[in-house]
Amino acid sequence: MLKVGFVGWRGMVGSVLMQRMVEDGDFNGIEPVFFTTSQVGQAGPDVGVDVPPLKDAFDLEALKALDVVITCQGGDYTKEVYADLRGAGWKGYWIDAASTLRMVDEATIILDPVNRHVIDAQLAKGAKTFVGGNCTVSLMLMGLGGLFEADLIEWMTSMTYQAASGSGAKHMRELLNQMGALRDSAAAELADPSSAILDIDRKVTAAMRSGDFPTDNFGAPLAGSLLPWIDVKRDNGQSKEEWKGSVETNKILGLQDNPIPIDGLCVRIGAMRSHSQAFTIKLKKDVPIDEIEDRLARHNDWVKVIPNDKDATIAGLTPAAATGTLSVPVGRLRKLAMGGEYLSAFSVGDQLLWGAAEPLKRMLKILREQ
Ligand SMILES: NC(=O)C1=CN([C@@H]2O[C@H](COP(=O)(O)OP(=O)(O)OC[C@H]3O[C@@H](n4cnc5c(N)ncnc54)[C@H](OP(=O)(O)O)[C@@H]3O)[C@@H](O)[C@H]2O)C=CC1
Ligand SMILES: N[C@@H](CC(=O)OP(=O)(O)O)C(=O)O
Repeated sequence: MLKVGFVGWRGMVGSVLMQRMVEDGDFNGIEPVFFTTSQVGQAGPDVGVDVPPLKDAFDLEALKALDVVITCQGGDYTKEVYADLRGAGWKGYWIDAASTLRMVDEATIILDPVNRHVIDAQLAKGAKTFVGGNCTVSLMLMGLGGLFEADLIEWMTSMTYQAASGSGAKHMRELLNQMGALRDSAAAELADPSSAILDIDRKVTAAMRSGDFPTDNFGAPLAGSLLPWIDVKRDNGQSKEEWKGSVETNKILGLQDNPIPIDGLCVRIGAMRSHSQAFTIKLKKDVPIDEIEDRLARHNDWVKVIPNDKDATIAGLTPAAATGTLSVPVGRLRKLAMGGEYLSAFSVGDQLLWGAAEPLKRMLKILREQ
């Protein structure tokens, strides 16, 4: 029976992983051991099987006893523990949600509905380190996998609309507090249907710009606004989030030697936990829309092609519709005015499910099937 250690299980991503594993009975047939950086000795979570008290996540001897480590604890933890654990001779499987190891040679980025062939080839070569991709990248590939599979994409742009959850739990709370503060700033006028909308707007704008508006986490208003920058700046003017779109996609697909150019702007918006993206895709040839829809729909069990009409779009192609589900709706599929080789598309997906927890959960299953 595989002895599997879980680190970061009570965080936001870890909690989603626990929930999904319990739902699918994934704790049956493994020996789970739960770790913590702050609560050593306390009781482990209720996952339907007996678990020992929480162990110290920095205890290399305890980690060395495991066949598999799954960590959702974050990049700092990975930096602190991974190299020492490998250096101490540990040969187990390391499955990680953090970005730290993604681009190192020994790591495989996992998104098995898209790159099972790459994962299998790496396992056959003895690879032991598997890392979930960036949420935006994974969701893009789940939505557009059919076009990549058919090698139809010459280049593409991705313009993102990313949810607060991508920054963490505190940011989600801050977004809601910002929304509440805006509403409260004009509560009296809102209650009076005859009040002037421009008075309401003035009050809301003043509240947003005031010193006591809650911005400790985002550093700026997000509710009623947006933030067209995610993560740090790179030398070429890209944000790190924008850079990941290209390098991670090509690594996931095993195309590092002949990469598909992918670039765009990453923008934080006031959604809670579903990321959306608008794509301009330059196709290698003029493929009819019905063939494109068919390829997209057939690629995996979770992508859902939404007809390009208003009612279907606002019902099914939104964060409100996708959140909490494994569905990845993709729609607004039409040829652009630039010509038959230019395709537009829009996709949405829960960034804590396919964007974070689900690929890790499925990697453990792949290891168990070996
Ligand atoms: N948020 C996201 O969208 C994505 C995140 N990731 C990766 O996953 C990592 C973890 O992200 P996320 O889950 O958002 O991080 P969280 O901040 O929710 O959790 C991280 C750790 O914080 C500790 N913690 C302290 N206080 C609390 C509390 N009140 N409730 C829960 N946990 C607490 C826990 O560790 P302990 O039990 O040891 O105290 C927990 O494992 C990220 O750093 C990133 O590398 C990857 C993809 C997407
Ligand atoms: N940076 C992503 C979330 C995330 O955690 O990404 P990564 O796993 O690449 O660090 C976002 O803000 O939406």
